[in-house]
Amino acid sequence: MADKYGKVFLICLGIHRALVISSWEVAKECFTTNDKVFSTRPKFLAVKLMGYDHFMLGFAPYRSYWRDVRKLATVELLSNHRLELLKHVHDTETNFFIKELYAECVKSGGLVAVQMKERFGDLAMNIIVRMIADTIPFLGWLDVVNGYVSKMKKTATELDYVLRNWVDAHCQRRFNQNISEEDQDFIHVMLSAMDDGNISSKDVNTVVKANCLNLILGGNDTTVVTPTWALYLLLYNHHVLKKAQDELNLHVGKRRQVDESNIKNLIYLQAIVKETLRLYPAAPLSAPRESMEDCTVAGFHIPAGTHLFVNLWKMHRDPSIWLNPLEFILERFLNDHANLDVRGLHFKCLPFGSGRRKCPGISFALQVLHLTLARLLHAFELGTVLTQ
Ligand code: HEM
Repeated sequence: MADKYGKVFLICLGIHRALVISSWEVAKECFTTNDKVFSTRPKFLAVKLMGYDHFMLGFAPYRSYWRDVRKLATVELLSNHRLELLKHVHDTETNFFIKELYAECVKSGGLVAVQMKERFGDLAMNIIVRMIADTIPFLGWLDVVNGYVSKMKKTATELDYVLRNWVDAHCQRRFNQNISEEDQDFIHVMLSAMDDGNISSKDVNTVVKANCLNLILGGNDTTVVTPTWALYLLLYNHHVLKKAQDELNLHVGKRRQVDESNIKNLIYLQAIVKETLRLYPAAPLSAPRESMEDCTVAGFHIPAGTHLFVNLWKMHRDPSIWLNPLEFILERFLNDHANLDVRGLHFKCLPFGSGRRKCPGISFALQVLHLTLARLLHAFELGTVLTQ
């Protein structure tokens, strides 16, 4: 559609107007001049039913509740300082995800996730499924007749069962003042913030469960999909794979395992991750935003209530910015775009979004992506596996 209608166009999704942009200049305008205007998210029936009625940080309306939880997430949960403190909960065998969340998710929530996938497809995992009620509200009864509403309610009950057990167990240990170092995880931090009155909501259980769920959903698929694409690209580009392994052997050697302190020296590996995020951003349309008041974008009048989609896929493949945009050429991040940072300030490459609602998990995600890929390439001869 971007090829046909251009880098900025409006479409109608049922009763909603949606602005679709695929130009970095326009993205810059949206996330600087108009950032505050586009700081809320549209509401979805799926999030209402399965996401604690928009209590999840990622879907909360732009109000004081969102600001409090966002601050908690960036300062307390996902900051470099906190990640350092939470190192003890990294599973050293998989060093893949926060142990408490991930292990529990695989054990019990994983089942729910599989069910959600089966019922609603991959998009359900990002809980941005658009039901008929979201686009044409007066036909919302069709969602009921088709059985989607009852299926979503069932999934919500199952998810809630898992999350409630975690929170109850933490509350019990806090009540007994029996908190070991191992227990000082995300749930513990959130419960402490609620005790200190740092969140403008009194509903402790809902806040903690909703945001626990959000961190699992926001951080799980994204950090699995990206290394998968990186591997795919490396297996089709053996010379790059070989160079990455040479870099690892040079800076880490063959007798030690890669650790966090090595990553800063692995410049080639960092460029592989950037190029993967450029070609295959985990959220190709970013996450939808909604304008809170009238504004002007690229000279067009945009009324309040317009949804905004940033077509990262198209933007990241713009031939006027990227030479041979469809090719995996990580050297671009060592030469022409060497200073390009993917954290949301360089608008030509925005895999984590930008502005005040950009991804709060960037540091955590990059840490996980670099370490996972580095350990995989260091420990396995992937080329040999393929040719056998
Ligand atoms: C490869 C990894 C990841 C990618 C590519 C990614 C990408 C994104 C994008 C594009 C957005 C929308 C930003 C916007 O609206 O401008 C977002 C939002 C979000 N992400 Fe991530 N993400 C990743 C990992 C994570 C991780 C590890 C976590 C947490 C553990 C996380 C939690 C969130 C949350 C809570 C939001 C919503 C923020 C808000 O609405 O205020 N993400 N992410």
